[in-house]
Amino acid sequence: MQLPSQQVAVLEAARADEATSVDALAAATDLPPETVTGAVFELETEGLVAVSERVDETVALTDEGRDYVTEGLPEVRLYEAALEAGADADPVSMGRVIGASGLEGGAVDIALSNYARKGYGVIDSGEITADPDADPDADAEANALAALADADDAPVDSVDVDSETLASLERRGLLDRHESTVREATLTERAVTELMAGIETAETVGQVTPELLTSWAKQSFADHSSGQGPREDGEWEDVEFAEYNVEADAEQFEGGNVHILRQTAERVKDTLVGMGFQEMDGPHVDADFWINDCLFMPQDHPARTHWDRFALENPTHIDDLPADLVDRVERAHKDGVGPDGEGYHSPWDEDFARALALRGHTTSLSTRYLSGEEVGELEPPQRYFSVEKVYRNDTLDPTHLLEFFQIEGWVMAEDLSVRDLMGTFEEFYSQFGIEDIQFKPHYNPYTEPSFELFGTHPTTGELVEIGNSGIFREEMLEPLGVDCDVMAWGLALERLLMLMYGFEDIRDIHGTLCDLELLRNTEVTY
Ligand SMILES: N[C@@H](Cc1ccccc1)C(=O)O
Repeated sequence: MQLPSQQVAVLEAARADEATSVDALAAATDLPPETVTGAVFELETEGLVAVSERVDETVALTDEGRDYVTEGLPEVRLYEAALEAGADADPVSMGRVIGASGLEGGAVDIALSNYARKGYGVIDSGEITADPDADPDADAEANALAALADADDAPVDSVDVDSETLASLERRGLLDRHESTVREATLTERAVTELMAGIETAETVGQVTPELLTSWAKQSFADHSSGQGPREDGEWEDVEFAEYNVEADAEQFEGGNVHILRQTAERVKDTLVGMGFQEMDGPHVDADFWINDCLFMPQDHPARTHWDRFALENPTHIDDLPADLVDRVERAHKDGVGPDGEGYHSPWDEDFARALALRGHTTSLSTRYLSGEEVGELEPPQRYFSVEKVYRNDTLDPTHLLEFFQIEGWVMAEDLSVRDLMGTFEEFYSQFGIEDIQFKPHYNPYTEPSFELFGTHPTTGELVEIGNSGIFREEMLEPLGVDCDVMAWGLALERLLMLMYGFEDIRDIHGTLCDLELLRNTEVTY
């Protein structure tokens, strides 16, 4: 019998009286595990080995767990410091003991939350006592850490730690569990017979290499005998190729992937371009003038105070603003527009308008474009959009980030109504499979009427706010020199994603806590 060299090596390393794992075969044959797996499956097909599979659970310490192996568990360190300070006799001030323990930052909280639980003592009104009978040497978790120190993905039943302690280490984030499929091969009777008869190694090639393709098989025997001199074929002509086993397990590769947020942003852009919109572009840091004043936002509006915006320290102010426009905006703020206009009658300060900040919405791009600053005076009809980052000094929670993407847009035309606005959203969202948009009357200083948009979360069924919109007011448009209707909106890209993909926490797709599995496996549809 003839077999490829890898299969022969595996057969020689395997046994008839005992199952040998792929890893052990790989070590014995000096072949990569993937190659051994392939060979094992080939041999199984040939009836030369029997393959069995089992799922092994393995455990390994996390980085934090490993740190505690050397430094000691925080609660044990606290106990030792408490003993040292005499807390076994009388309560001692917590601050003193913590200082003496050398614990810092998060480790202090960890120590405190485990101290009493494990019976090391009592913490009460800023004082700590140490139970003289407590025994850190008998601390099950500390002993388990020591026992696991060298266990790198060791099978769970091979480690000498009870399951309850393993569970508590896992809860504390000190231990990771993994599951892996272990394949084992045992020689069949047929293999034993064949091995005794002697198996020859067939020279097979597993892969076409550039060398094989470019080499010349100059002196093949056939050429010699026919006396025709060197043949002009490559060596690949003569070799025997190994058969592919398409069922063999292969190593898993995690290739790069365009983030679903980026993919959806591109899709939103394509959709809006398809609806006849052009893209706007502009600075992330902008003057309050473009972000707020041009939107008829009073200078004492709560959203303009320091806690809601990220102000710039250097430089603090924009150099240039169009003087005429500044005058017109100031007048609108003070007196309103038109013969019956009502302004805010409050002070308007140009210096305040020049202050620079990270834009809290991309409506700053809309004011720039509508004013004629970016692409000159615009005649209706016009449609513009952007899909860009905005920045808000919010509190992080499942639906809020400090920065997110806004889908900004506006339509300029002679006559626009709320029906146009609603119809545009229905058309836009239906392209993403969202057919149940709801509208709620709202207030913005720069739109009248205004609407918030809501969609239904596909798994929780809750209403999720997905955007804000309206028809720009006269007080905003007149200073900008626009004398027709403009309807506009700002939609949250991340919220659209929530409705499309059903995740519940925005942090699943963004930032350090993001769910990599979700990002790798989410199917993107076009
Ligand atoms: N700027 C608004 C969105 C919006 C834009 C244009 C008109 C109306 C509303 C926001 O960030 O919420």
